[in-house]
Amino acid sequence: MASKASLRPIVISGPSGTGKSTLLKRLFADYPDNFGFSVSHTTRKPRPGEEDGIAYHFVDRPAFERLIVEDAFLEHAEFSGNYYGTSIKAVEDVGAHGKTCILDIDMQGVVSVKNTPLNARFLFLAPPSLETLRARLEGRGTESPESVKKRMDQAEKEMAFAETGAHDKIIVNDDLEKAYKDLVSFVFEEQ
Ligand SMILES: Nc1ncnc2c1ncn2[C@@H]1O[C@H](COP(=O)(O)OP(=O)(O)OP(=O)(O)O)[C@@H](O)[C@H]1O
Repeated sequence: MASKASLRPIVISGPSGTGKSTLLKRLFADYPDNFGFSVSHTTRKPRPGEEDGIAYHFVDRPAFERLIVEDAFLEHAEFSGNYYGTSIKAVEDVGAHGKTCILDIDMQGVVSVKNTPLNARFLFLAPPSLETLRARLEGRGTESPESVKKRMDQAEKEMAFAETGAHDKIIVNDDLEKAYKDLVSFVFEEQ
């Protein structure tokens, strides 16, 4: 196994419930020095113990809105009255610290990363079938029936998007060990 991961950011996408968090958790545990997540911006107030620049970049609304106007964000959204966003610079900073930035984002995020100079590599994690995906979402025990339905509808769109060839690699997460092995090969692959 090569010891040095490429410093090009890696975008991992795929339907909710395909296993992205499961696989990434294992990757970060096995290779803690090689990979990092970007630090997001937020307008919510820090909770006790949350350090600026580590948990989040904490900014006020005018500052966040200025960054929106400057096109600084790959993606941003408002949840319960607060803005959250991932800036291009936050992704570059991970690389500047010698780690490969991993972005776990949806298809809109994939499109927006493609429109930046980040020169990312794109991985799509697919479920073996939509039936299996539904079973995993239900089995995870975190989703209401409405939420499962919403995620399944979105999953069909994500799968159709993957068929357009937008990604460098598609891994089917059927057998977890096999999918993990494929993930490790992809992330350490020479460019
Ligand atoms: N290969 C696999 N075989 C069986 N079950 C799996 C496999 N991979 C993941 N799972 C299970 O499927 C469920 C969904 O996985 P996970 O939460 O990692 O998905 P996710 O893609 O990160 O979803 P989200 O985008 O909603 O965060 C979890 O309960 C996980 O344990």
